[in-house]
Amino acid sequence: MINLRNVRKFYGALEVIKGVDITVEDGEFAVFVGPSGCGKSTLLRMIAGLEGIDEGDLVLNGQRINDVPPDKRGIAMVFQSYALYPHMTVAENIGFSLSLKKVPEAEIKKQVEGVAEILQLTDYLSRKPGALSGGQRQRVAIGRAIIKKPSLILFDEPLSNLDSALRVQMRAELQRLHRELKATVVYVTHDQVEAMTMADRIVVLNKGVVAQQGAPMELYHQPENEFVATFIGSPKMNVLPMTATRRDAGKVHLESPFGLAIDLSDDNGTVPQGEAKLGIRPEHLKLAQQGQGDFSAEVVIVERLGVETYLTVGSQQQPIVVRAEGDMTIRPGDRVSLTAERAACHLFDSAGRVVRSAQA
Ligand SMILES: Nc1ncnc2c1ncn2[C@@H]1O[C@H](COP(=O)(O)OP(=O)(O)OP(=O)(O)O)[C@@H](O)[C@H]1O
Repeated sequence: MINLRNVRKFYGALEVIKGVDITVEDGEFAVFVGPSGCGKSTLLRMIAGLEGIDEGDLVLNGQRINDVPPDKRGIAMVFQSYALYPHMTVAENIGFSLSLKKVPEAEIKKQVEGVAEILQLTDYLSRKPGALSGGQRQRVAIGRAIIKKPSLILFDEPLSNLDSALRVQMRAELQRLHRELKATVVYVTHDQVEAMTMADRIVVLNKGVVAQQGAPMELYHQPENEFVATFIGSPKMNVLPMTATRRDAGKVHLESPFGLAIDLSDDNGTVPQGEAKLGIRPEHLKLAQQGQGDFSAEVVIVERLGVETYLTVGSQQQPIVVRAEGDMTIRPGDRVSLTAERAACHLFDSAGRVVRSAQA
């Protein structure tokens, strides 16, 4: 339903969007995620028509809309700042775009009430934004967008001004709203947890290019590069420098400077010899009996969350994070033995491209 084909954007001589191809299907909840400055807001503003497109095609429902003005695109945008009119009531804010179009008062009232019901704002319609909580203001901003019945709704970091409890609640509400409205959503955030919990499709951006796009679990289990591997998942994947050698067919032998030596399967012989990086998530390093396991290391930091404990082990130059179940009695200074789950190991070449994925 929405296609970006080789889209580019320059600010002066600076290329900030460097030839991006993205497809979002009808009714999908797509999340564009990436670190600050990667170009996600610029991309969203280009879709909305608030920024020009220097090269490439923006196609909505089969029609190229590069030169269609923003108000003729049938797209609504919800901003991080909410951008509500402080002197208007909630009802007036939500109905504003209809009043501009000279829709009869009675019709506006009916539609505003319908939207307010979906957003659980019925009791607040006569209040002004100043007398609402952050979450309620956010819902008014969404109401103002959905009353236009857009085929596509764009969200630019809509939850970043809310506290963490409210963010969790709003994540669930946005998903419910998406199911009810059956609209296509493109949502921009730097928060990979928001991306993982809400998206049908995640587009990971890095420095103006798409690092990878796919379903959340696809990106989690089969990252195509070190950037996606370490961006998706919290705490992030450990990436350890190794030297790869081949001793037997179908296997690769890996050794690290800190004493980890393991063999991994490499059925197709795709892992080059020499410098490599082993990617392993904290949950795939298991505590072993003292003196057993693949390697041992000193515990530096212990973070107890009750249901799980995160241990940082190893040296300052090469810290490794391990997730252990439950409330561990381990203390900083203790030595632990660890085993790496072979099937969950990723290998990257020195340029960060995956050369061996975790085995399904
Ligand atoms: N008007 C502008 N003129 C020049 N450079 C700009 C302009 N707007 C954005 N940029 C640059 O373009 C790049 C992409 O910016 P953009 O706002 O899209 O990033 P972002 O991923 O949304 O970041 P954030 O999460 O911090 O909002 C950045 O390097 C930024 O400095």
